[in-house]
Amino acid sequence: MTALMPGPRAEQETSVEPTRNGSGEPVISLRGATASLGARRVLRGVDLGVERGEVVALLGANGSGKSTTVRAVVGQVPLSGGELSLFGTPYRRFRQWRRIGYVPQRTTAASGVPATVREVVSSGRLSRGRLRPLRRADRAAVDRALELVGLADRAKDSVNALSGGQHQRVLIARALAGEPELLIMDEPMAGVDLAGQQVLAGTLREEVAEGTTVLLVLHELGALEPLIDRAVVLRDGCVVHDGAPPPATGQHALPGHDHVHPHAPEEPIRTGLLT
Ligand SMILES: Nc1ncnc2c1ncn2[C@@H]1O[C@H](COP(=O)(O)OP(=O)(O)OP(=O)(O)O)[C@@H](O)[C@H]1O
Repeated sequence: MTALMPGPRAEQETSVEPTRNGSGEPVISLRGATASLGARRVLRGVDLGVERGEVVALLGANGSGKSTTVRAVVGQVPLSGGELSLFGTPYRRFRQWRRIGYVPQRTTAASGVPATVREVVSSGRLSRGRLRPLRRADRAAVDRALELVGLADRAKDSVNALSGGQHQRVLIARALAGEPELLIMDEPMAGVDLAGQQVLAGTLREEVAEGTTVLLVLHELGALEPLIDRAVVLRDGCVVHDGAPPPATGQHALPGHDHVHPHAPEEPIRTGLLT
């Protein structure tokens, strides 16, 4: 992992737009959130607060509402009740989406359109302004993001030529290219091999050291465990734990911990995290 260059961040600090949550307000404040998908009540009163600079893991069994919670935070699932504020601003008035980087669950970077790794990662700069040629700061941020996820040497390759784990890294790089203050990632380690997980853990460590706030949906703390400040565990759309990360007790730890990893449906993984 190369050392971080101060360039893009330093330039961002001089921006006239607010780039930091200096108000002391939580970066995310979700209170009593309820939401339904179709006829199903998926969130049933979720409270989730994330302070500036925190790294919070959202845990829980399959179907407990983790993805729905983060999709609600990024405005993709409307709340039927409760309150959401981002950077101290009520959701209905929040417009500064460039402050948030979101990596959704299980998508690919390929769109059927021929695009290179670099082009997809560069699209992460779009949230920062109107469509315009990339400037020096944009190119530097894209270079840095590619470097951080270990794909600088694949920058000119077509995304259609990448493996699943590499797609995931491209999508993470796309989010990082926007230099978000809040990074939300839904199962970032899914489908990524051990070496790739170590690269991503290093990436996150660098981001956290720079003050980025992070919300992660995870099934296993794994390589990220040392970075996690707090864990919020969901069960049936309700928070059942909010505090220290539960101890990981191995793959065959406790009875009743019935998480099945969505990417390996044949092989149930008992995480020991999902009490
Ligand atoms: N489009 C939809 N319509 C109806 N129900 C849905 C829809 N999408 C998800 N659900 C249901 O909402 C519940 C919560 O789903 P969600 O994806 O938030 O869970 P999760 O905790 O992220 O699960 P996983 O660990 O499997 O990713 C599940 O019971 C799921 O079946």
